[in-house]
Amino acid sequence: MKIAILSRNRRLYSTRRLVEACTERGHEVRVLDTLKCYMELSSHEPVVWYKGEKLEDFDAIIPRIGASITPYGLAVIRQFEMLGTYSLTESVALGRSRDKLRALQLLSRKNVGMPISSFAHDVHNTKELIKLVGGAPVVVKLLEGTQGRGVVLAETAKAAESVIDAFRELKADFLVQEFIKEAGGADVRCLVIGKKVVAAMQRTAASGEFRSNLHRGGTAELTRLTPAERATAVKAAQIMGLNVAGVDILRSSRGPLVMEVNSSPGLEGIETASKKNVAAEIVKFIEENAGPNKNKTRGTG
Ligand SMILES: Nc1ncnc2c1ncn2[C@@H]1O[C@H](COP(=O)(O)OP(=O)(O)OP(=O)(O)O)[C@@H](O)[C@H]1O
Ligand SMILES: [Mg+2]
Ligand SMILES: [Mg+2]
Repeated sequence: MKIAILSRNRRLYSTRRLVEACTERGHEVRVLDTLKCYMELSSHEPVVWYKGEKLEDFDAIIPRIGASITPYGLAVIRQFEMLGTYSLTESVALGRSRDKLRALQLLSRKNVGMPISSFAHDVHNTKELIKLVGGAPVVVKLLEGTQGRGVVLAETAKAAESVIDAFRELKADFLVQEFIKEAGGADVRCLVIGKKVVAAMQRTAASGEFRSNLHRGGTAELTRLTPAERATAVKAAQIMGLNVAGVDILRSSRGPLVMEVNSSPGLEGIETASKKNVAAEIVKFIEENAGPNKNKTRGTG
């Protein structure tokens, strides 16, 4: 097959591993810088251009879209979908998962366990937002944050009010969430491909920290998933419509709670912790599922 990886940087671990896996499995692979793709729209045929070349004969694309370029990345994927090119991550699925409020709404509709969350625009709702999630301690999260930045644990209602007011002052979008204390500063990353969890790791926060992000000094180790955790991870990925997803779960006293569903999950941490060849599993999934017009949504919706 002829496969394109949409990635801004071919030196990134995940991009390199996907190139290796494609090559090892006998495919022709190219890395395309998402921001260097440009598009032509007319009534008869959509075109994706790249440095003066028409991109028309790829069997599949693997989008690896960073959060900072989500809107443009979505447009590029959609354009490929309009050509009938198979996209491992469909534009609609990527859009759902990148919008954290929309993602939580979709999960809640299908009864997936999640930390109780609240959000509001109006400044007069601060106390109510805290009360809705069960009162302090609460976690306040910037919707735009990554790598644990903009995630604050407020131990008291007073502290929570101050943080919320500060975020409002900065005109930042945020949500308020019930703090899952019994997770003990750990969460579980489940790497889902199709209907299976192919690898999982537990991430534990550094001492004195509640955020388990590896970027915040957290450590990763192998973990054994319960059947309920597996089922929850797969269900969350399917609700988003993602063929490949990194589902983050908190282990709570009322069972697994989904914190978020990542649509371009990094491979380095999970391959290292699990010693699994996740990149090869991704390519195998493409071999089994790609085909002209095989995307479910074809860029609509
Ligand atoms: N409601 C919560 N209860 C307990 N711990 C939480 C809660 N929300 C987040 N955490 C901890 O904080 C960490 C960071 O939170 P989260 O994953 O929501 O933000 P982020 O990592 O900055 O966002 P992203 O993963 O999109 O980059 C989590 O990995 C988890 O360890
Ligand atoms: Mg996270
Ligand atoms: Mg994330």
